[in-house]
Amino acid sequence: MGKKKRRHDDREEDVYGHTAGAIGGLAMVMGVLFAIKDKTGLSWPATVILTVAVLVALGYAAWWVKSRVQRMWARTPPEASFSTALATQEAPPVEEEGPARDEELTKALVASRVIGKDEFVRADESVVTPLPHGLGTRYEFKVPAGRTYKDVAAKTEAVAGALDATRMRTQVERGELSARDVEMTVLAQPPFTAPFAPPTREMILAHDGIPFAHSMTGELVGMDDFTKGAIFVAGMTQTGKSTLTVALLTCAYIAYGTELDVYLIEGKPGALTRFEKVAVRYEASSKATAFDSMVRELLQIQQERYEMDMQAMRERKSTPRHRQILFIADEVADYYVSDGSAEAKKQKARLVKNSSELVRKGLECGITVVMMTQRPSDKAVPVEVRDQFKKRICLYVSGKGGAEVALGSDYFKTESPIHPALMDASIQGQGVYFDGVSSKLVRGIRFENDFIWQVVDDVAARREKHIEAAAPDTPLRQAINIMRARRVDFMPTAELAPALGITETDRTERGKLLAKLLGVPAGKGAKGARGYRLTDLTAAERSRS
Ligand SMILES: Nc1ncnc2c1ncn2[C@@H]1O[C@H](COP(=O)(O)OP(=O)(O)OP(=O)(O)O)[C@@H](O)[C@H]1O
Repeated sequence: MGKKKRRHDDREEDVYGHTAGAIGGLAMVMGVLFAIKDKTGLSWPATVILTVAVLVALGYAAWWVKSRVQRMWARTPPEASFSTALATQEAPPVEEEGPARDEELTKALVASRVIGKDEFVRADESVVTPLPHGLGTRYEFKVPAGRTYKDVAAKTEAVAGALDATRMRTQVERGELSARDVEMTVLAQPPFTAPFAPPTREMILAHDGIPFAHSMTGELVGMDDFTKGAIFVAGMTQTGKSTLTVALLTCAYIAYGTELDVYLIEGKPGALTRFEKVAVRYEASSKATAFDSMVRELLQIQQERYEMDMQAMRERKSTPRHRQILFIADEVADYYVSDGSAEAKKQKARLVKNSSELVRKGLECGITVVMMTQRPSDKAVPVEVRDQFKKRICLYVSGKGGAEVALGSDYFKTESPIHPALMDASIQGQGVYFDGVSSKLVRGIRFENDFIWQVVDDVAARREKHIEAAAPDTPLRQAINIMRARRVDFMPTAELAPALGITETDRTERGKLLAKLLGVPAGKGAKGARGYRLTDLTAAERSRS
């Protein structure tokens, strides 16, 4: 209340002040006009007009002087100032504009929390290409600085969802240039909806490595070479393990020709029988002893190759080139069963030790092992053996446990894992190929039987030509063939000598004759009988060749 009254009094005082000022100003103007009129002797209207004209002229002169002085101070030519003035009037306000953004990718990566809201994918750093035959889309782009392709790979499922796709239809890989470069494939349909034609011989030879499958975009997928890792193939029954392994073997024969030595074992005559004709050794047996015998033969070769390498090193020669050996064992779980007896336990322990050593060390000297199982359960194939495999292929399995046995217990902690149970079980041959670092969805190549026969016959013919050119079978080779045909690891002298045409009946003389013929001293068998071990004979043959 008090404040309002004070404001009212202030306003009244202002009005009195302004009125007094105006009366004072008017009196001064009238005084000046009287003085001018008096001095000039003009009439009142002429005095007023003259005064206004003089004031306007003075105002203009003051403006002119002021602008001249300003220009001189600015030291700019009048033209420049003029054009600058024009430019200032015409140019739109200059804003700091960043590079254009790829809206689709930015939206998807922000939504899936791969990048922050203030980050984006640059349009000039992304290329989006449709895949042939309407298969889908390939995105090649750079993630913002500070991020890598791994950030995208780790959230593949979320990114797929943001792009309206599924995890199984999406694949994220590292681009070629840097860790910031991403190659992402998003299929329009579920993977392998339509089959891919198997490659021709020329395509296999042109491929950099040994192919065994197609990627989800139809490219060939394979091993760089056999020195890079043994392969463990697992999947439930009838999912396509044998088909994929047969593809690997077929392509390996095409790539290596007669320079490949193959050892095959399967529980009963099956998919691998096709290669019996060209294999160094083929067994159709589910007995642990058959598997053990093959493993020991290969370990022996491994040992000899080590020694050859060491000798070369001592003599300062380059490391010898060894022939590539491929050992394929189907349904290996059968070979690790034990009836619980002390003897069986001992045999299993030895087999586990030997086979894991073969998988682990074989690669260094040209022996690559491929093991298959349709029982990806924790106990079926011992973990000591499984752990030695760097490359894994898991065809359809129904649960996470099976996938962890097939692909490794830490598989789901790796970069962008694919859950094999999400695969469409009705599309046989589909699998997850894990190379120890990243995963890929693949489908095993299914070659027609005619194509496989051709490859086998071609290798056999070339080998025969080679053998014809070489010397005929030596007694040593004949002895090896006899033992392999009889599927024995040891043969007493009493049996081997007559098989090689020695008719001498005196034990000592017969022993001497056989040792001379073979060029290998006899040893003792498990039951104390004198005779020859298959591994000793094969070692002797290799050392002579
Ligand atoms: N890539 C593929 N394309 C088309 N058919 C396939 C493919 N892979 C496998 N198949 C088919 O699936 C069936 C089972 O394949 P395969 O014998 O290879 O399976 P498996 O896992 O080895 O079986 P098992 O464990 O019973 O021995 C076969 O009829 C085979 O022709």
